[in-house]
Amino acid sequence: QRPKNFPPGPPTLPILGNLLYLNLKFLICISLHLISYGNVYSIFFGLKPVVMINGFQAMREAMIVKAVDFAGRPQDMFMNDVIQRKGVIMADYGSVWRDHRRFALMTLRNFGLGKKSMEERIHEEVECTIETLEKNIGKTLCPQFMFHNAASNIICRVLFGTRYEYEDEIIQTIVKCFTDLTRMANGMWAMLYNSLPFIRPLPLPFRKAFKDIEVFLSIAVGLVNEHKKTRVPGEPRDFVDCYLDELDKVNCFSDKQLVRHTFDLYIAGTDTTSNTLLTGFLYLMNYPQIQERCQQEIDQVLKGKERVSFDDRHNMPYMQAVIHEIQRIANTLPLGVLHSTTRDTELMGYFIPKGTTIVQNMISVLSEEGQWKFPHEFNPENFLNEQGKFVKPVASIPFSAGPRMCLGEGLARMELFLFIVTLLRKFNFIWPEDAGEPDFTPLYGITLTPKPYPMKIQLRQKQ
Ligand code: HEM
Repeated sequence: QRPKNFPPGPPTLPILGNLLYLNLKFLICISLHLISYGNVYSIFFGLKPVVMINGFQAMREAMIVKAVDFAGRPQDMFMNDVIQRKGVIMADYGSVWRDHRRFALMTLRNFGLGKKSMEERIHEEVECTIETLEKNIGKTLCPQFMFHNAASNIICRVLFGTRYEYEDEIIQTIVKCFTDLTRMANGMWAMLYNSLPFIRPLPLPFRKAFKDIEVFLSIAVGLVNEHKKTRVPGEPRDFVDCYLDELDKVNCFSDKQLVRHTFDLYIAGTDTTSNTLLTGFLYLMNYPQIQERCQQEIDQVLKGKERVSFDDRHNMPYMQAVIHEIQRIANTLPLGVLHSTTRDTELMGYFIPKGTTIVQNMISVLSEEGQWKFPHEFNPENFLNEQGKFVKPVASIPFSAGPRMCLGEGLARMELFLFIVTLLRKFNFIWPEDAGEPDFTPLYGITLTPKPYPMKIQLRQKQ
């Protein structure tokens, strides 16, 4: 039963609620159709009411105007139990979350990462990707692993000061646990776990996730212990060293929190960035005139310069527009990360009780009619004004908005810019003639990912 003045929605079944929406793929696909109930509507995951927010106006009211009311995270979900209520992503609104978030933001902004800047760390990884591409000149490769490995290594460099070859046993174990875990978190079993609390103690397939996370955590514990042996206090080499320097100064910091914090940053920073890169190159290959215009701008701005720096973006309006458009079309986290209300509140005139789960329907903003010149096509003009200058519409919120917005935005933006510009400067990326028509429909999950595709590599003439 919906409470009085609660957002409307489709009829529900007893106990099972809106059983059909227990399938994440179906939920993502159907969410836009449910807008006929209005920009704020509700569905039931079993007994649990969930409010879906659609369109910029409702999103702004919730995430920015009433930011604190909507800044919680649900605490009774599958992922809370798996991560034992630690870390930052699923932490509820409060001092533990705030202190960890503040620390991560400061550290990622280079205030504490030691001698090597973030930009240098990214460039080192770009070089490794270039090596892979150089080995494949004139050939066709499937870039899935390459980009996943690159994004994973950048976050490993930041967290642990190290990178791993793809064949490395540690990285293979991490990637396998991580893939299994996200598959489980995406799937029917996690949805059932969330919706029907009485099945939680049963020996059902979701139990495997609890084992997978232990494997990842034991690797992270090993790396933290290694750091403890080799670190020089006050001279941090990476994120773990920075945290260890602060361990005794901040009340809620602990070894256990550190391990969960690294886990969160790793999972949040890997799939998101690699899927955005994958989407980017899929579109750049299939819109060769856009790829060529990017290369012209890159050649003009970087003439004679050995390598691109993040500051160069200010002189590259077209490149900036293309990267922002890639993020808009990629819609990488289609339902964001679940929020929860921290007190009784109102949204667009509806009553939302404390503790209600909130879902942000990102595509409803990223392709909202009236907010974009070309809401339904890949077109960098969405981010350019009549003078060709880069402009960012207010509805450009791939990282969400408000106090819970992505804390890795700075790192992700730097990665996307340095990767895409460096690779386009050196190579042409070509859709193979025998690859047939491209399929832009993504695979559905917590993150959206393009279906595996081939990519032909050609070396460009040195400019
Ligand atoms: C293209 C890449 C990325 C996209 C599109 C993206 C998007 C998002 C979105 C939509 C959220 C949910 C915000 C909300 O709940 O309102 C989020 C949260 C988060 N992201 Fe990202 N993200 C990206 C990369 C990264 C990276 C590289 C890191 C790691 C350094 C990261 C760390 C986090 C964390 C820790 C949170 C939770 C913040 C909190 O609860 O306070 N993300 N991200």
